[in-house]
Amino acid sequence: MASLPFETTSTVSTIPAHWRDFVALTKPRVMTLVVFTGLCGLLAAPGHIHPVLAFTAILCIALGAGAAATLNQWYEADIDAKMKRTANRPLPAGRMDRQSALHFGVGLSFFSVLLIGVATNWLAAAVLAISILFYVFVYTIWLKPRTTQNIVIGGAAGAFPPVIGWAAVTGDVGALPIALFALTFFWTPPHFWALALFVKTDYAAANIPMLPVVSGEAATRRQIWFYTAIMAAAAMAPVLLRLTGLIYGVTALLGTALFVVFAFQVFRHRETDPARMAPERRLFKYSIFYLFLLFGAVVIDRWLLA
Ligand code: HEM
Ligand SMILES: CC(C)=CCC/C(C)=C/CC/C(C)=C/COP(=O)(O)OP(=O)(O)O
Repeated sequence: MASLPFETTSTVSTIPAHWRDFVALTKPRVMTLVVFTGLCGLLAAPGHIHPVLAFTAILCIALGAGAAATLNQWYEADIDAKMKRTANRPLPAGRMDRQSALHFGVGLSFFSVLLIGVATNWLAAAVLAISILFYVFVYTIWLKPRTTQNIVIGGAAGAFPPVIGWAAVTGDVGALPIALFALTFFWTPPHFWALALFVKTDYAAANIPMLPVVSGEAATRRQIWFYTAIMAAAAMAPVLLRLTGLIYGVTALLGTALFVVFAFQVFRHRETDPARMAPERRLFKYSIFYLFLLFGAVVIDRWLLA
């Protein structure tokens, strides 16, 4: 369990934070895909939005996701200090004090939600607020330290951006953004657990009950396979519901077939040494390419059909 946030602030509050560390707190690399899914939700939506307002909406999704990532690291500084992968982040490395991170995260949260509300509509603002609150309170504070299903339920936060992008244009939520939410939601477990298999020792050292640590590697490989099957159905749903056409259909079919092959290789793999987990690394890397691919195909498909 993370220590109380105010425990360390008074002793280190004089650390001068560099702007690069504020950028690092927003997890910019993860954000690229979050922003891309939000952008695709916006571009796939029917109706018109002024390009400046569209840009503002996407900027707000980026800032909101960055705010959530910042608050996650503010809460988990002591946990991050125990993991090799995260020990060099601005807070555990001691390059920034927790109060600065807290102010930055809370400020950015309010700013992004208010700006998207003023620039587009209050439904988009409400969904952005829900995603931030979900990631910080439901995932980070409540579920992550308690259950192996933390990323399944908590992963919902990361599935909202296409809904936000769509709502920014239409002021509404339709069947396609719900299908894209489902795709991202069921994509998250194979995405994360593939990585968790080869960084298992990190999570064990930090006492986080991630699935491979608590239930073992075989159970994790089974669950990856199980969620991949549901994700495959979610990926084909837009085609079956006639929300998208041939371009998305063919891309989703081929892209998902490869995902299924890689997930099956992970399911069959019996390796316990993280250094020799090539199929797991491959599935993790491919999962990122896959989501870019399918979301891009949705937009191209809808534009060509329009
Ligand atoms: C609860 C849900 C999720 C968890 C626990 C999770 C966890 C992780 C972790 C631990 C990494 C390794 C890189 C790092 O240290 O930050 C990572 C990488 C990544 N994640 Fe996720 N992720 C989740 C959901 C998502 C979502 C929803 C997206 C985007 C839609 C996403 C996009 C990415 C990308 C693009 C990378 C690669 C970043 C890089 O190149 O360094 N993740 N994820
Ligand atoms: C619009 C909006 C608010 C979007 C949120 C997007 C979102 C929830 C992305 C999740 C991405 C991510 C890297 C989770 C890491 O989990 P972790 O923090 O447990 O990973 P760690 O072990 O690297 O700290």
